[in-house]
Amino acid sequence: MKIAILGGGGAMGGIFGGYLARAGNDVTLIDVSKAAVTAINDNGLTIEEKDGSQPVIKVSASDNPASVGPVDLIINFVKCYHTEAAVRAAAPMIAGDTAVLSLQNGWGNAPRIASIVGEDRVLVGLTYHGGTLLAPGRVKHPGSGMTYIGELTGKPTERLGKVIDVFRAAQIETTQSERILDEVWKKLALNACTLPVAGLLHLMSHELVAFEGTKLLMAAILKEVVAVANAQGIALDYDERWAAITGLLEKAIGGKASMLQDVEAKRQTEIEVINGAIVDAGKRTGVATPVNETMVWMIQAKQAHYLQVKAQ
Ligand SMILES: NC(=O)C1=CN([C@@H]2O[C@H](COP(=O)(O)OP(=O)(O)OC[C@H]3O[C@@H](n4cnc5c(N)ncnc54)[C@H](OP(=O)(O)O)[C@@H]3O)[C@@H](O)[C@H]2O)C=CC1
Ligand SMILES: CC(C)(CO)C(=O)C(=O)O
Repeated sequence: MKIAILGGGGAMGGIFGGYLARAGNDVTLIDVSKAAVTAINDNGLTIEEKDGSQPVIKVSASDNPASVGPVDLIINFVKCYHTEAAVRAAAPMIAGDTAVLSLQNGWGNAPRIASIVGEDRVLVGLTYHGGTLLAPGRVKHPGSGMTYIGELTGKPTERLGKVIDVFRAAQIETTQSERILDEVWKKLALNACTLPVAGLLHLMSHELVAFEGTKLLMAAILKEVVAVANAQGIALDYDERWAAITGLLEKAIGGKASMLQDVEAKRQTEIEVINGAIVDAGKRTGVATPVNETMVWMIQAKQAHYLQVKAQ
């Protein structure tokens, strides 16, 4: 399959692009980072795996979508606030039956992409893999997990089946979902609990379950997320999510939450589409979300401070 990965020079784009290229697909990693594009084209992409292996994968990278031409599948792995720019710039790669799949975190990715390419092209997904960008052309892959993909309509289609086959053949464990937006909420619950707490306290993922204070804070965030989801008719169960979240964190040795990576790199975070989305949905449904709102205020203040210092 001919595949382009937007944000392919980053942590997750690199891991997925690398796996798909190694399986024999025609993959191009599209990225605005010239350092990443040059490093990958010159030296290949290195993935530091959890078992200590460090495969170097030969894969093309480019900052020029026009040079790639039409593809079968575009996978969007830029930060959510870069989606519009990245998808607009991807226009030369979209023709015929090209599908655009978001595997990003957060709420609102599908409508953001659909507003540019049209709803018919959009596939929705999410992944429980974790990644850290170490240097241009070098990513760490400390955590593997399930990837879910579905059509917005919920109906299985031939193109969805093909994408899932390609992912599975690339050793990316994938589940086809007929209720993909429920799966998005399940992942959103994990991210709302873990990302701001890691970003504020500078804790590695497994450390989030090592302290009573962080467990109490994450439990309070999760209670609100479940209440907001249930008020919208989304089936989210507190006990199931708590067990899944704490189980994942206990195993995530060496994992660094993407929001902590953003804070350390003094980059804009995705707080608005994570805890901010919970606060917005709470307002729409009349559910109070004071703990999630506090997370938004604190991350926004921290981010405003470092961006201000960086600009001086
Ligand atoms: N890291 C993780 O463990 C996980 C992350 N996710 C989600 O995946 C998405 C990507 O995260 P992650 O891989 O960590 O992010 P990274 O910051 O590591 O990678 C994003 C890449 O996109 C590049 N980029 C920015 N703007 C554009 C553009 N217009 N066109 C093409 N490339 C662009 C960035 O370049 P530059 O740095 O120069 O801006 C960067 O190289 C996020 O939504 C995140 O929440 C999901 C699961 C796990
Ligand atoms: C890897 C994981 C699940 C950790 O919270 C994540 O989604 C992220 O860091 O953005």
